[in-house]
This record gives sequence, structure tokens and C-alpha cells, in this order.
Amino acid sequence: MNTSVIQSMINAIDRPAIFITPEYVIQAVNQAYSDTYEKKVALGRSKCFEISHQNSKPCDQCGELCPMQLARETGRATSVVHIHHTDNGESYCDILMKPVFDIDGSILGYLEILDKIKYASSQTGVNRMMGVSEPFKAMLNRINRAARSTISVLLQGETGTGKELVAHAVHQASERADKPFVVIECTGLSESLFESELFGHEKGAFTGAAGSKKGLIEIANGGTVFFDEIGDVPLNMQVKLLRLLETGYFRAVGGLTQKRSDFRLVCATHKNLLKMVEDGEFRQDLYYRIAGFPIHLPPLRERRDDIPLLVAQFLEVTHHQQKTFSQDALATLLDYGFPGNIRELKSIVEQAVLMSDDEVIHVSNLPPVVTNQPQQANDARDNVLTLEQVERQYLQDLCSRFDGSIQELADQLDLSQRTLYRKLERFGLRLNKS
Ligand SMILES: Nc1ncnc2c1ncn2[C@@H]1O[C@H](COP(=O)(O)OP(=O)(O)OP(=O)(O)O)[C@@H](O)[C@H]1O
Repeated sequence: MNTSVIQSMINAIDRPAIFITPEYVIQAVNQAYSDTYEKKVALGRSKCFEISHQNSKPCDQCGELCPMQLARETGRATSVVHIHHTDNGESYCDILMKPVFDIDGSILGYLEILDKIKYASSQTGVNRMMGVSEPFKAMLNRINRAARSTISVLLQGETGTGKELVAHAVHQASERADKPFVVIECTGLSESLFESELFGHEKGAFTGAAGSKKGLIEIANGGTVFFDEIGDVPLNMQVKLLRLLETGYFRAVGGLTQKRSDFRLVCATHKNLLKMVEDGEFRQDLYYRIAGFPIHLPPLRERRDDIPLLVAQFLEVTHHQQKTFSQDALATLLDYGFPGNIRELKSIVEQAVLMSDDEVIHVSNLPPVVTNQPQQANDARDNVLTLEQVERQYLQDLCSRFDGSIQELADQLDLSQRTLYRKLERFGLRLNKS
């Protein structure tokens, strides 16, 4: 294949694209690529990682997965998410790397096509999904894959892991981005409310229905419907939901005519739906209808590399960017298990900001749940502490940060001064101040 054929192939791609040799040298580039990067490409000389990462070594030698290595090993197209240095600063890109073969089957080079990810960021200051860790990047890759199709997406993750943000990202990255994104909160919906909320009602359909009202499913036409906590939909309503999902048709409460809505389905749950299917609490047919493309949202304790960035972001959104966490305070956060995940981290940062009296947030400013936490919740089975050990840890922490008298501390603990003394003596502790 000669250079002009390669160049025409690249020019025909509507996204930033380059052709590189197995030695990483860029041989052809399209306009969209040149417009994206600050550093100019010298054809036949510049290497891909010099332009996109401003690195002097390939990505795999700088701690990132190299998509070309993966494509080389498998002989197939591969995609990974990277952070690139673009004209607009650091930006997330989904990279598709395709090997291009000569007629004799030998590798000619690789075609690299980029998709800029607008809904996520590796820098603070923008209102986007934040992260830099590998589990976060793997999640972005799955979001992008799902967004390209209309497949039903099931988001599975603990509370506070960002399921609603991800649902919105799937919508934003899809062709339906300029159409409605409708959230249906499934927890606590009674059967009658469920039907009228979803399908709407006609005038006089029930007492109090003074006028007709469109349902959320109709409002979502052309866009995306996000069913949050789908595992909370009771069995009798699951049948109605399944019928809607299978046919796209529904009838407003008190209405005679059938209506149709074209929507893309995203569901979320923190529950184990397959276990619920086994236990007869969730319909199997509904499960397979909604779980077309599952996306696992990692808990914060499995993506600790994101904590410093998220902390900086939450300081910024609360307008306290001048404050910083001391190294010890950050290390304490990094050790914590975060059962409430990112929502909990946000609240911890907000509390710590309020508790700090100067620009540095210290360990003593962190809420007790962080500093006294016995062990991480996820390995609770292996690391059960005795109540006495927990008491000791708690008192030890109090001794280092409480700045009142022993009588004041005893009062706050609702103990007599004598009992507190006895406990401190038993554990070999003293109040810092005393
Ligand atoms: N990657 C992220 N970057 C920045 N903020 C995030 C990120 N993920 C989640 N958040 C924030 O954390 C909070 C919880 O997110 P969200 O409501 O999407 O979680 P959830 O998994 O849907 O929670 P629940 O299961 O309790 O409904 C929100 O304030 C959201 O903005």
C-alpha cells in the first residue's frame, strides 16, 4: 500500500486519525488529528506518543496500556482509553487501533482512530465525571462502546459509585444526546403511582385527575430512560414493565388508545439481580431484557488513585480550592473503606472543610468515622476487631486531637471522669493536653 492510498484512507475518517508504523512513527495524519494536538506532526519522524502524550517513551513504559502492543499481540483491532495532551489541555480519548496487513499477511502498520470523550475529565474545575485510575478508564471504554449502539445497559455498583452520572454519560455519548434524558426512581413507587408516572393519565382517570398528564415514557420519546434502582420494582409491576420494553407500546391510565415511545433503556441497581432471579424476586425474562450490556462501577476503594483528584474537585466546587489536605490527612483518606463511595467522600471533604481553622486540613479535622474506622468493610470477615480494640483506637485518636480538659472529654463521652481515667490507664493512654 503506498502513502497516497494510506493518506486517502485517513482523510475519509471523520474523527482524528493517523497511520503509524510498528516503530510508532506517524506516516499519515488527517486534518482532524492535526487540529486536535498542540504539537505539530512531522510525517515520517514524529512518534505517536510524542504528539498525543508529549512523552519521550511509548505509553507502556509510562504506566499506560499501549493499544498498539495489544493489537500486535492479538493481531486484531483493540481499543483503550487514554488521557491525551490536546489543544484544550488534558482530554480523555477512546483509541481504536487497527492492524493493517499487506497482501502477504505481514503487518504494514496500524490505523489509530480517536474518539474524544467529553463527559469525563482527569482535571478539576469542570463539571464532569472525574478519574484517572485504570478501573475508571476501563469503565469509560465500556460506556463508549455501549453508547455507540442502542443496546440496553445495566449499571451495577454500590451506592454512591456514580450510576446516575454514568447513565447520563451513556446518553450524552449516544446519538440521542440532544433528546430527553428521563430519570425514573423506582424505589417506593406504588403500583398506581408507577403506572400513572410512567404512562400518564387521562382527565378523570382517578379521583384528583383534574386534567390529562403525559407520562415519563412519552416524554422520553427519542431519548433515554434511566430506571434507577430497578431491583426495587415489585414483581407485579415487572410484568407491565416487560410488556412495555418488549413492544414499546403503552396505554395511559384511563386511556383507550395505545401509544408508542422510542427510547433507549439504561437501568441501575446496587442489588445482585441474578441472585434475586434465583430467589424468585426478579423476573428472569425482564433480567435478560435489561441486562443487554452490563457495566460494573468499581467502588472507590478499588480506584484509590482517583481519591486525590476527587478531593481537589470537591474542594473546588465548595469554593475552598485554597485549602489543601495535609499528607497525613490524605493518607488517612486513602486508607478508608468508603462504604458510601464518592458521595461519602464528597460529604467528608465538606465536613473537613468546615472543621479546619486554617488552610491545611489535618487528620483531626476528618470525621470520626474515617479516623476511627476499625478496618475496611470489604474485608470485615478477615479483620474483625474486638470491641475493646475499637474502643482503644477511638480513645487513642481522641487523646491526640481533643483540646479540652479530661473533665470536658468525660462529659462529651457521657462517662464519669473516674471511668475515663480507668480506661485511659488500661490502654496506656494520656490526653495530649494533660
Ligand atoms: N467520577 C465522579 N466524578 C465526580 N463526581 C462523582 C463521580 N461519580 C460520582 N460523583 C458524585 O457522587 C455523587 C453520587 O453519584 P450518583 O448519584 O451518580 O451515584 P449512584 O451510584 O447513582 O448512587 P445511588 O445508588 O445511591 O443512587 C454525586 O454527587 C455525583 O456527582
